[in-house]
Amino acid sequence: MPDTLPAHRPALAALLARASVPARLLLDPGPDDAAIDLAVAAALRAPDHGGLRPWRFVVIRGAARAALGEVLAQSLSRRAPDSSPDRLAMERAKPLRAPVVIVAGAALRPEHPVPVWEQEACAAAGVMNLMNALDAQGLGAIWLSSAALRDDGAKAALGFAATDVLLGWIYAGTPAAERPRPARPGPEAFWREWHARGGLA
Ligand SMILES: Cc1cc2nc3c(=O)[nH]c(=O)nc-3n(C[C@H](O)[C@H](O)[C@H](O)COP(=O)(O)O)c2cc1C
Repeated sequence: MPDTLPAHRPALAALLARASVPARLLLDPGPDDAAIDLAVAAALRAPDHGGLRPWRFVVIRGAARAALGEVLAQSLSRRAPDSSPDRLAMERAKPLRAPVVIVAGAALRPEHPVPVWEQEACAAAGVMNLMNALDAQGLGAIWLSSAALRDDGAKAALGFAATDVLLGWIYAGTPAAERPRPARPGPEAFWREWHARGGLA
């Protein structure tokens, strides 16, 4: 489908071609400050009911990735004290798979009239905008999750507030040449038009 798009619609072509890049295929260089600024600026374009601005991103790169690995291993030890040394080492090594890990969080206001699910939807829409903006800059990313996202100790270690939730680990870097771009189903099965039966009374 992207091949048939008119050349004057590059933003749409980029949206239609986006695909995640597996962490092992995310290489140096990772996004620099300017690329991250643009991606976060795109995140802030997500629809925001109530203007609550829930987006919170924490960028982890270089040696700090090893420290994140330690946070993940400690989280696993808390949740599963019987974890083997090999399993803990695997957890510790996870952030080293890509040059940059962006922790995507959401600052929630449970007391606010806007339902919490809408606040989370706004934050998640921001994450998708961030990923599309990385993609549009020739970078690659993948949204990963793990039980550590729901661990208060890990959340605090990363500097998030108790009322924040963590939505995902966004691994980012330069895509390897062999990055996959799997085909998608056609859109027809995913939308329909509704008509009132017999007209409106
Ligand atoms: C909230 C969220 C969490 C995800 N967590 C994981 C994960 O932990 N592991 C994984 O392999 N894929 C995970 N995915 C899926 C990948 O991000 C990605 O969508 C998938 O590999 C398919 O690639 P695609 O984005 O090109 O369709 C998650 C996606 C979302 C939206």
